[in-house]
Amino acid sequence: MAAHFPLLHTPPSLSAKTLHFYRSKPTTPSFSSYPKRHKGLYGLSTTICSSSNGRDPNSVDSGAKSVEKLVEGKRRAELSARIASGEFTVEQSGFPSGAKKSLSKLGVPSEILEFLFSWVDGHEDCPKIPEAKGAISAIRSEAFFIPLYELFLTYGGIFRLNFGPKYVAAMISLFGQATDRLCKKLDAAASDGEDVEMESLFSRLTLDIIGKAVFNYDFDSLTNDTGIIEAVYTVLREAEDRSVSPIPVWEIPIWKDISPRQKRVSAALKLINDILDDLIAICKRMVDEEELQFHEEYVNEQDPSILHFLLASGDDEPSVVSKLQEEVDSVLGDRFPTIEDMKKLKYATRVINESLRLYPQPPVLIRRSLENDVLGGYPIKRGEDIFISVWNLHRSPKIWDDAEKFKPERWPLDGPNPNETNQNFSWLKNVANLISNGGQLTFVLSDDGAIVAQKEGVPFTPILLGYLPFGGGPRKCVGDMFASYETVVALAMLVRRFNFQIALGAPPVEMTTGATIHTTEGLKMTVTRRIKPPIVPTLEMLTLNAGASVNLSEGDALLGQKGEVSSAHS
Ligand code: HEM
Repeated sequence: MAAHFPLLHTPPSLSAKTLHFYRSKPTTPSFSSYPKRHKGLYGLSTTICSSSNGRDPNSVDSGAKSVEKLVEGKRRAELSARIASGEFTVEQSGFPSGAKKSLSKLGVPSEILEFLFSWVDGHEDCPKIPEAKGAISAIRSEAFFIPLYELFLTYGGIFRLNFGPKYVAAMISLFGQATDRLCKKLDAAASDGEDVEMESLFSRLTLDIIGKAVFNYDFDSLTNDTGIIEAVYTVLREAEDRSVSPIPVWEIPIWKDISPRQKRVSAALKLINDILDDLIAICKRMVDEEELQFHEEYVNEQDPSILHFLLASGDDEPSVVSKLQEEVDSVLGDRFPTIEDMKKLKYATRVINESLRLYPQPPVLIRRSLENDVLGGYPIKRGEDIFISVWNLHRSPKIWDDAEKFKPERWPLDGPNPNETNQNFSWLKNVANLISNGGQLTFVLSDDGAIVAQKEGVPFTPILLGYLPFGGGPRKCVGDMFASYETVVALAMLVRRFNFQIALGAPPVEMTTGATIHTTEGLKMTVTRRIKPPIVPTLEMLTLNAGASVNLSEGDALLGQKGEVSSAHS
């Protein structure tokens, strides 16, 4: 018998999800009982069937099975009861709707109520999507669609599923744990008075995080040097060199075996491929064993590493760092960051935004022309590579005030998180106007690397794309949220416990590329624990406080606080 199933499509966004119901093609699974008709909210009708997998429930091993079924039945009944009790229901009622309900109970006719409340709650006339809310663990213990069915019976055909950020919350805790390991390493360095090479430590941190997040594999590269990071650098550097080399010498067979450089590249490639093969095998095993839940939400490329230059940039560093520490102290205190903290760590987010403006990774995006084309009036041949310099764009004085300065304050704390679409808002508006006015619109690269629009060959200024930290369009970074949260967590946890300074006698911090930006000779820093200075009463203080009552126990408590997470005193 043909049955129609409601299919659930959850868009891969990281926020609360709205579920869309579709009708799938009719399928013909085997069912032992007849379908019941159920009428959903807004009249969306779906056909629901109760399945027993088509097996005979009285088969030989049915003893154990029926116990399992009983337990399962009990569990489902409990879940249904919890849903019915409203545990997962989001409270929608504010004062107006509460008052309306109370008056209605007192017998006030609905027409009068509608009239009275129309000025307060005009928007309440529109039907509101029912919302189901709760902890993901409540619906995660079995196939996703089963608890969704229970929710459907309670809430109807359309409802918003508000079961928290799932995956994201777990990632925040993972970022915290990994950064904590780095903190312990820095702690030891601070105790021993040893300088640390921060670029390599940041690379190891991101490797540990991406390994755990994507493959559930612990590289533990903060403790063990497997050589993987050096190998990745070697290969990236080689890829970049090959992209600009006029003669492909690496393709000469004998050259590969005699050139020390090519031998190093081959060895690095082998190491990377071996490790990737191992990881893929682990992943396959996990998927086979059905241990990997929600694996479709996993993202699986590129190692984010943007913190390289963060602490070495700009003259304003001390004030930026102390502002940052102040925020982190007040938001986090001594605990691990959570998903809720991400919204509150506003200044830390701006520091990351600004780091990505000054040091975009990769600094140059590359596109290959698929057809003969024209760019900025110049003919471009099919197969030609086009470099789009995000670096230039992000530092263009035409777009940015004090373009070269590290100024997280350039973005208001309560403004939107800057991205490729909301910087220079006028951009989209102008393009829309141009298109609606007719005429051909083309985009060209200006001298300073910005993308400028032209209409009928005449520049239309200023239409500028300002900020592309994660690229844009169909090839935009899929890991932007992951990377943003990862860096905010790491930054917050590091600056709340430590102060960093370029080490005495360290080589100058200069840049080189290997697809992304790296230092030429590392980022050697001295790390010190943040210590709350003891409060020693001075003569001045004593004079000021004269007459005020002194509470000794309060003073003791202050001195007894954990030093490393106290407010900034650097
Ligand atoms: C701060 C860290 C990161 C930065 C600055 C960054 C930046 C970018 C940029 C600019 C692009 C576009 C490249 C282009 O247009 O040619 C890109 C693409 C991409 N990124 Fe990221 N990324 C970061 C972290 C991540 C992470 C953590 C992941 C995965 C977990 C990731 C996965 C990807 C993927 C898969 C693409 C290719 C998308 C496609 O071509 O369809 N990125 N990234």
